[in-house]
Amino acid sequence: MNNRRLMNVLNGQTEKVPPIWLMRQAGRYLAEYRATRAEAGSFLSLCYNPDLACEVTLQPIRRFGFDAAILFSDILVIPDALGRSVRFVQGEGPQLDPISPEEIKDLDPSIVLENLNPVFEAIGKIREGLPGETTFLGFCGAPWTVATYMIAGHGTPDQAPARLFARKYPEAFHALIDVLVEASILYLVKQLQSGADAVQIFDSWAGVLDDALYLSASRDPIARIVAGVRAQIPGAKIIGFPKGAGVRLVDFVEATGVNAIGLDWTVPLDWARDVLQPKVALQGNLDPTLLMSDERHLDESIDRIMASWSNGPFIFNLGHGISPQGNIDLVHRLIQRVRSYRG
Ligand SMILES: Cc1c2[nH]c(c1CCC(=O)O)Cc1[nH]c(c(CCC(=O)O)c1C)Cc1[nH]c(c(CCC(=O)O)c1C)Cc1[nH]c(c(C)c1CCC(=O)O)C2
Repeated sequence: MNNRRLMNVLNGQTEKVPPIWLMRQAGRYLAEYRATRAEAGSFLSLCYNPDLACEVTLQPIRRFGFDAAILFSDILVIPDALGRSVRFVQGEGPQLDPISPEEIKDLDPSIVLENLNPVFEAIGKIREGLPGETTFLGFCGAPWTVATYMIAGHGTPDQAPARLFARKYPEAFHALIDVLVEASILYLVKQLQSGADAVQIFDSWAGVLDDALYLSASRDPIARIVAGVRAQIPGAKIIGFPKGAGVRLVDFVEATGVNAIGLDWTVPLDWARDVLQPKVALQGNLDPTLLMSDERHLDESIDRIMASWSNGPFIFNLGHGISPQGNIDLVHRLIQRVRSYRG
């Protein structure tokens, strides 16, 4: 057994008390994050400053004692490292120059590692600063989700610009996905070599695709990343998060071979327990709005998840990231309730 309990779960074991961490656990709901963020200036200068990125990664661990830390960075450092300069505009989210079909052939995935050196330096510092029992997670965005921002140049409600681009310029689109697969393999392997215990692949926009595009742009590229990472690091532990994948989750788990599956809050609990949990560890799936609501609704939802999932391999988490309006007292209450739950 490993004293990093989350790693036991990724090895298929059941922990009596599930390990807990929250997506976006470092962020604007924490005053100490807002202070460090102000010191850094821009969001990307925070991501690329090893000392400050280390500091914000450790903040939620100090405050809450989560079982896992997640590298403080962003999925959009990959387009940035590919030379597609990324800006984060206050209140508006990320902004990129939309990529044209002609520009895609000039992208070179082999340059990302040297541009991301500050991230690997941060990883070394974080590992040194973490308690020995805390699992350390790296991550990247899935090719499809990263491509949606590179194509539209900003977030959109349904990724219609990227879906249309895939139809108008199928060759260029798939060449872009291929570049992102290559860059992601290099990036995740180096994260694991630099001190991360396991990695998560975020496909926040997996749920907006029809069958054909889902397979070619979302599932298969993730499967190639998993295989590519394990070709260099046999047995590497990987969490997949294909948000909104719904009935495709079973096939996703089988086709990609991930060790755990992140589930959003729309996934029926007992279905996931009966159909997915025998194959793979579950991670999720509390609705993040419950951390802005009230104690009664929060408690009831925690207990329902615990009753359904805590007898098998399970990592407690949200179904998506915590909002800047997340209530810190409710986060404390959540952790306490999960750790003291007796079914
Ligand atoms: C799609 C996506 C992005 N980034 C990410 C995703 C996938 C997961 C998801 O769907 O949430 C992933 C991400 N972004 C961030 C992390 C850090 C680690 C963590 O604590 O989970 C992780 C894992 C920090 C961040 N990334 C961002 C912030 C807020 C920026 C700030 O501090 O000003 C943080 C803490 C900015 C960001 N980055 C992105 C957007 C759309 C935004 C703007 C939205 C917003 O402002 O909340 C792209």
